[in-house]
Amino acid sequence: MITFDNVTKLYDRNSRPALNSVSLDVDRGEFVFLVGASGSGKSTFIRLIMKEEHATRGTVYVAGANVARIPSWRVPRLRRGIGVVFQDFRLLPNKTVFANVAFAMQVIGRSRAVIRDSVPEVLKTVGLEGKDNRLPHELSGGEQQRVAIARAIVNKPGILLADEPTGNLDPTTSLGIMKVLDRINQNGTTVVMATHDDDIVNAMRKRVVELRNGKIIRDEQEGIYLGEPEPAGEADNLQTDHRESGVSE
Ligand SMILES: Nc1ncnc2c1ncn2[C@@H]1O[C@H](COP(=O)(O)OP(=O)(O)OP(=O)(O)O)[C@@H](O)[C@H]1O
Repeated sequence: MITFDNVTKLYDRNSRPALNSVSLDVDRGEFVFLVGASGSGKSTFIRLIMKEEHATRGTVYVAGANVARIPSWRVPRLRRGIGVVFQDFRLLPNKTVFANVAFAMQVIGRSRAVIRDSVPEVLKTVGLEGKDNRLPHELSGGEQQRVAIARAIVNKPGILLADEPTGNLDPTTSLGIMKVLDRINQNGTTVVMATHDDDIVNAMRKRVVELRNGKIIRDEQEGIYLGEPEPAGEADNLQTDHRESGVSE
């Protein structure tokens, strides 16, 4: 469903690559956690799938198509096949729950009758029955994220990309969101979720692909994530402190 073939991404010529010779296959129907510290390349990976950024070297394939070869007039079609969810929900603040989800269907020209049928159905899938007429600020964070997920899946994309979708939520609410994403995956949607939340990853036991400094350092089925290594600078400081205290004793 998604293939990265030796993909390198440089944002500018002189800096370290955001992705460095990354090769990876994600099959249709898989659930993959993309984990790694801040700056390891997770968002870049997601942006390349959406064709929001271009690979400097190598090839990205989505649903069999080389995204570099997709002409700009066809990019909307690529993106229609991909739902996306972000950490900050990105809802339209003045529109109701129903209208936020309906909007995603209106922009692709769905009829009012289809929208009237589909929106309640998808709100049920994400556990928001009866909240159709609320405005985003009348919802909890977890509920707002459910609206964002409903909007992302209402057009039945083959792929759902989630970039730190639980980043603003407490642990219990996060697990509720994970159950929703799991259910969507069980219904056949391929899910790629970028996160550095080790508790969430370890609770789900899915495939785990770990990035460090733009390289894949681990790819495990039913994997776990032990979190981020201590930054080298801090470790050095600790050591220095230790030595200093030794000297003064
Ligand atoms: N638009 C950009 N221009 C220049 N450099 C960028 C840009 N976007 C990301 N980078 C750099 O690319 C590297 C990877 O960033 P990326 O956002 O993909 O990491 P990430 O793992 O998603 O991090 P986070 O968890 O903080 O979102 C970082 O060094 C970052 O500074």
